[in-house]
Amino acid sequence: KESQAEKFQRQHMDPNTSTVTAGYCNEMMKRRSMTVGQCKPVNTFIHEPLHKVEAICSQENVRCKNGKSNCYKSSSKMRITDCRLKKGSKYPKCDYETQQLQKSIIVACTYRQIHVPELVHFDGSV
Ligand SMILES: Nc1ncnc2c1ncn2[C@@H]1O[C@H](C(=O)NS(=O)(=O)C[C@H]2[C@@H](O)[C@H](n3ccc(=O)[nH]c3=O)O[C@@H]2CO)[C@@H](O)[C@H]1O
Repeated sequence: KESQAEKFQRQHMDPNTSTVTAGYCNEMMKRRSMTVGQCKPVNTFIHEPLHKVEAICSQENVRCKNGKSNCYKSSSKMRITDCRLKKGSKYPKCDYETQQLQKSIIVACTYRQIHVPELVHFDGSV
């Protein structure tokens, strides 16, 4: 079974892409299995190396949308791509808008081992 950390990487990490084309979200949402059973409405891909994203876990601690206190906000802007389901897009045809941005991101981290943070959830970008 996939761990939350593995799920985070599957759903949100794409360090090797620098510039995205208009079809990026339609391809990646499918390739990363977020269009099975339903079209995931919103998903952000992060185009930064994993260690840079893990470093956010020792940056500004902020409250998560769900009220938990294990969210962290990146001190610098990150290269991201927001994928948003188009209006009128009907499952199984999941048609996404692709928007490449540079924004600060908010992630949730847990420490399964002391000093080794794991990224477990994408809370949003600001
Ligand atoms: N503090 C926590 N600590 C630990 N775990 C926590 C914590 N909080 C939740 N989880 C867990 O995470 C899992 C999860 O999938 N949460 S999710 O809200 O649905 C994710 C959102 C995000 O994927 C996406 N989105 C959204 C906006 C955006 O800009 N970009 C963008 O990509 O949309 C999704 C829905 O909003 C779930 O198992 C929950 O239990």
